Amino acid sequence: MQDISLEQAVEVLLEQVGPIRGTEQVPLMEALGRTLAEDFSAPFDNPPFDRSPLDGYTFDSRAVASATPQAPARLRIIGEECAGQFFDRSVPRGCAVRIMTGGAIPSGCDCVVRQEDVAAEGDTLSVPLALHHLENYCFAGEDIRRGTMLMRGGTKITAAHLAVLASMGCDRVNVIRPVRIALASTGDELLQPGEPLQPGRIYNSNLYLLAGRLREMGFAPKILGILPDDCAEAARAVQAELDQSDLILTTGGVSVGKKDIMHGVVRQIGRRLFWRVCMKPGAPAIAYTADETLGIALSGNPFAACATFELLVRPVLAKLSGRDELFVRRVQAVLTNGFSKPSPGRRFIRAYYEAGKVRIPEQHASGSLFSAVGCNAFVEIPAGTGPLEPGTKVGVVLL
Ligand SMILES: Nc1nc2c(c(=O)[nH]1)N[C@H]1C(S)=C(S)[C@@H](COP(=O)(O)OP(=O)(O)OC[C@H]3O[C@@H](n4cnc5c(N)ncnc54)[C@H](O)[C@@H]3O)O[C@H]1N2
Ligand code: MOO
Repeated sequence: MQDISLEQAVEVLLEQVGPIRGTEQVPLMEALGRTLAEDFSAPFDNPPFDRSPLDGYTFDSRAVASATPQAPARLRIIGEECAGQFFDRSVPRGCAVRIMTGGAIPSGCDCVVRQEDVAAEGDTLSVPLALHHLENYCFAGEDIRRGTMLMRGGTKITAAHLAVLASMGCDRVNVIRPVRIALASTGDELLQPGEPLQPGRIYNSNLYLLAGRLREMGFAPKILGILPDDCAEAARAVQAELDQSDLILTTGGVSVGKKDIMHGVVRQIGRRLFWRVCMKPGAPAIAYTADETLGIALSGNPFAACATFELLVRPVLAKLSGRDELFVRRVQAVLTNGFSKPSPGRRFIRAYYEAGKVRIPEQHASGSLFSAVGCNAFVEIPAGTGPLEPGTKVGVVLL
């Protein structure tokens, strides 16, 4: 099998997946950031009743039509209503009800006057100004009319959407179920952080890098931990996840070494889609399907895992989740510090990008991790490129 280009590899991967259609109901408070599964129309008007925008008095405006400071209208105060209460009698013309902001305007009333603009003594209200019909008056449905399409299925729920749903009395929301991702690292050399360091062993950092990136993107991967370099055992562990996963991600064991078990795992449980992509680092990635679940086995070198996660896995996540913003963005930038090695093959190097300029850190071997801290981009160098001078225009992949 010939190595395929990165673009071909992404195409093959994207052919295997479609947007998740399954739905689930979640409590409203947990719906933030989720994708609404179906259209949502207003079940009722909001506000549900005509209401006062002021603390003051409400009455029939015709009773104060000729009021002036010299000849105020006198009304009889027959009651009081705070927000949350409901004055259920009709208010006769010539009478008034004290009302607080948010209170329902009683029948018989069509305006509200500010408390500061009138004088009340006992049950007599003195109104020194005329108010017109519907002055200082909020209508039912002024915010949301019953039946209005408020949000379409596919909407990503923000804080404002949450508030609108709450205002409509919604306590549970139908959302698209999450993308189910199982994540494991392979390698007998790997130790869990917290275990004592032993000769020849290293700590498993890839799992944290990939789980961290997935969580930064809003996914909640199932962490399988470390799988041993034992083909049958690793195959069993992967197989056990197939029916509950959309994507199985592993790192390590994909090259040509004695313990590169992922080839055997793929042979045992599924069908290989490709092995080896024309890029550095991360070339030996394997893609496979098993029981219709997509598996991507990335190489174990930390930066190789990082680069192939961004370039191969992210497009798959974008398609599964319907989130186009996860497709990588590319820009052109000026390389400020040059790159002394030739690039016979297509190469991606970690970099810091800001405002049209990009810089490559000194350490960039695929086995080294520390200099990836703070990097927010890859510089992309096409195959057959010589060393790059400072000031060269380069392609940049933004992370
Ligand atoms: N004879 C050849 N050897 C290698 C080739 C080749 O073409 N011919 N390719 C090299 C390239 S390129 C890469 S990349 C690696 C890929 O190797 P694997 O994906 O099989 O990964 P491992 O051998 O399991 O590990 C590589 C390296 O990374 C360390 N590692 C593995 N997992 C983790 C982890 N979870 N956290 C931190 N570090 C990890 C591992 O100890 C190795 O040092 O193969 C080259 N060899
Ligand atoms: O992918 Mo390897 O990390 O190219 O060296």
